[in-house]
Amino acid sequence: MHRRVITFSRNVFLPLTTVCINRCGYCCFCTPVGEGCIVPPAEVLRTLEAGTALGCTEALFTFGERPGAVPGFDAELAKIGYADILDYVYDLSLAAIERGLLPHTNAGILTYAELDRLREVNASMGLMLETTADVPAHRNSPGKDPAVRIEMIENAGRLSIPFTTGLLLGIGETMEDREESLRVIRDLHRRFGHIQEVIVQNFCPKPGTAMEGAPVPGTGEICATITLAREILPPDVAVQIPPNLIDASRLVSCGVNDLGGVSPLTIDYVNPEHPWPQIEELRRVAGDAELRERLCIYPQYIEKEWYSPRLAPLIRRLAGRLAASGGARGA
Ligand SMILES: O=c1nc2n(C[C@H](O)[C@H](O)[C@H](O)CO)c3cc(O)ccc3cc-2c(=O)[nH]1
Ligand SMILES: C[C@H]1O[C@@H](n2cnc3c(N)ncnc32)[C@H](O)[C@@H]1O
Ligand code: MET
Ligand code: SF4
Repeated sequence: MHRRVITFSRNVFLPLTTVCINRCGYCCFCTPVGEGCIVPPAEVLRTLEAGTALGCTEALFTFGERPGAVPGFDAELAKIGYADILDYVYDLSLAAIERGLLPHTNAGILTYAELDRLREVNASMGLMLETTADVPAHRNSPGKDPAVRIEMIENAGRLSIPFTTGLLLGIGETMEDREESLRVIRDLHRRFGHIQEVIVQNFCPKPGTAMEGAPVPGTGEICATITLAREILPPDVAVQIPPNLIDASRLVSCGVNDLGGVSPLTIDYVNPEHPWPQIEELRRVAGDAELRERLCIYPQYIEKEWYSPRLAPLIRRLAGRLAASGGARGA
């Protein structure tokens, strides 16, 4: 019988800026404009180089949405010589590629033109749908309007960008809302074929946020959502859970087949209180399944050549390296 496979990616997390135009009720990531609100180039380069040395393959650029719309941000950005944060992430993506890491950017809402430009230097991109429901946690976050999120995921599809999206569980949505969100993602994938993975992420309360005292989703509910995701989504779409936010060993049997990006170097800046498990721990989580390292662009999109020519040599080299090491087995 074919052994089940559970995948993961080795990444460095680069939170370029914590400034954000939205105010999600669950988020502790975003901060006001001020000293240190932008990670300077030298620090990013150091992290990229250290990540390469540790065998990472992915540079995860995740940061606040439309920081340039927050008063005072552009003046801070000008200090490092940039007029737009997306110019900064573009240049750093090139730096990542030069150093052997494949960029994956999740910068919140981007326009068609912005996606088109970043596509040149990103092997995959992402945006959590979060939920199709209208929830109080998103009252002060225009970028979390489901219609706006769906439109961006459509645009990524039109541009053939291998794409990561997902649900955030426990932010005020019902089980029916989760089902609807999964159907929306499935329909997007039917139209464009670009959804490579769907993250089922559990909300973790953060002190000082509006949802500090909100109940967390239980393991049973999370498992039920994973089962639902596996039923609704076609088999070529991976279901990912973050192994630092939940005891993944109990959820693998519900149908999870990916453990996302884990880092030997950087913390999860969105959930800083939750350290990454080490690879040995992931192996325990995988149980009888084979734990296999992957790139941030999934194999079927490498085969279809859904990437810009700039990325071709690096994708070929890294895919070759993983194949030679037998995924994570020889790592
Ligand atoms: O380390 C994290 N990685 C997150 N990732 C990254 C993800 O685990 C990997 O980068 C992808 O699997 C690509 O390899 C996200 C990526 C997205 O596009 C959208 C949302 C997330 C959410 C997280 C997250 O909260 N923490
Ligand atoms: C990068 C992704 O992190 C998720 N995110 C933001 N805040 C939290 C939290 N408190 N708990 C869990 N996930 C969170 C959102 O889904 C966002 O899209
Ligand atoms: N701010 C973006 C979003 O919520 C990126 C992830 S959260 C740091 O979509
Ligand atoms: S989750 Fe993303 S969009 Fe929401 S406040 Fe945090 S950084 Fe901004």
